[in-house]
Amino acid sequence: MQLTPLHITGGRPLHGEIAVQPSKNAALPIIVASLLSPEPVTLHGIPRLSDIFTILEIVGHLGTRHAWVGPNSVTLHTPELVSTETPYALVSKMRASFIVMGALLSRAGEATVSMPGGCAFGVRPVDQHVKAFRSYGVELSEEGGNFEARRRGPLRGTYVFEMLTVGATQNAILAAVLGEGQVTLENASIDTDVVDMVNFLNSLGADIQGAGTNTIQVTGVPRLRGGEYRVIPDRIEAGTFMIAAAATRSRLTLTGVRPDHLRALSAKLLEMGVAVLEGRDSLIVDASAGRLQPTNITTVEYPGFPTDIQPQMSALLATVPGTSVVMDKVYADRLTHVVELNRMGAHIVVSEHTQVIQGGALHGAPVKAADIRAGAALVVAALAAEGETVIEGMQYVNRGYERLAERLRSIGAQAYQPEPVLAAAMD
Ligand SMILES: CC(=O)N[C@H]1[C@@H](OP(=O)(O)OP(=O)(O)OC[C@H]2O[C@@H](n3ccc(=O)[nH]c3=O)[C@H](O)[C@@H]2O)O[C@H](CO)[C@@H](O)[C@@H]1O
Ligand SMILES: C=C(OP(=O)(O)O)C(=O)O
Repeated sequence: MQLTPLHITGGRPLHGEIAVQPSKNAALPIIVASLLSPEPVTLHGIPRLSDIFTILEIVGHLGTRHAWVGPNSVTLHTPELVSTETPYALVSKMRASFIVMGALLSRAGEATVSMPGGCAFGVRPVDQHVKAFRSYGVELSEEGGNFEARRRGPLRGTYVFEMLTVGATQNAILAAVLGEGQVTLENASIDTDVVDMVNFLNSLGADIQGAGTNTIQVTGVPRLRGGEYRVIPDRIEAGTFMIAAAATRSRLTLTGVRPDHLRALSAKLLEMGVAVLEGRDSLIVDASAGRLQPTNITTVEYPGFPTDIQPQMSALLATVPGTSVVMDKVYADRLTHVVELNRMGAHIVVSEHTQVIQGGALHGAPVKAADIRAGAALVVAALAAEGETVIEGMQYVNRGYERLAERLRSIGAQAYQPEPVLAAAMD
């Protein structure tokens, strides 16, 4: 759905305090993991985002009834699965939905799931998901863009991932939670979103050891019980606000954060001359003192510098005099923000997947987001730029940021997104 553009008049400092939303990327797999229990599960810390509504639609198609029981709390109940098929129309809306395959294999022993599409920043293969499943005995075939998977008996085996992958680690864990088997995953992702999903499953009675290390062992259990769980804060949203504070040379307090999940970004900001003060669940970012230093960034898997805040960081570096170099090793082509930032006066040249950024002043311009974090980068740039920026493509930004214009206004930004004009109102 097309949304109205976001208008930001920038060049003014941010101030005050902002509460960070719960994590989208932790909440999505946890909602999928709730398919494994026949009992009701209440999740707290579910952000009201379009991606969450999409995943609720997907698990709803499979048999989950849900009810919002608080502003960010939802109860999910899947007494039985009514389908083991997730059609293209649903999977194509969101790549993360591919992990329903693991959940369906666990609960029903079979799954038919469409191949997820690519996205604006490049091809995103699922070969590691497929190899992990096959390595411990799942029969899997692909035809016409559909994967059909079946468990013939208890899952057993060890899979060594060829790279660190969050989604394939989650999928491979989910498949083995129920049943009599035992599987080991080597070179598994240690991402916070893997750990949070495992903590949730273990709280319902699963037996998963080693999450947060590169070796994870899943021992099947006959059944999971219901329960209640709180999802971790969104480190990507927090990182976006930290970067926005630096780009506007402001002092901002973030509440409801996990500072330990943000250390790679905090270290870079400190290196650039931004003060970052860690509280227990809060952070103060202070860039009001003056001149920042350029720096070089290479994204890698957690706990390294995250790809999901690379575009926003590039926007910040475009405001810092001097030369910075940015390379995304997780998604080499995550670069859709570059041409749009250059429209705002940035000087970014891309050579062999590497951004060379000559920082300076930005000015407002009409721009268009082509994906979620490119959109976030444009918001950061717009807050720092003199004059008005009008950002189109807000349907992508809204995938990951709740009530953005309103929350930006609460910290001093001049931001508004007009209400859509309904056809009926135009008669
Ligand atoms: C909904 C969600 O949580 N999305 C996040 C998740 O995506 P997602 O889980 O899809 O990303 P992965 O961690 O799987 O991808 C990491 C790298 O591995 C590659 N790969 C992955 C699987 C596979 O079978 N084969 C393969 O080659 C990918 O192309 C990429 O280069 O982690 C990414 C990396 O932190 C983040 O950018 C996404 O925001
Ligand atoms: C890329 C992202 O999400 P997805 O993996 O769902 O595309 C993201 O959250 O930055």
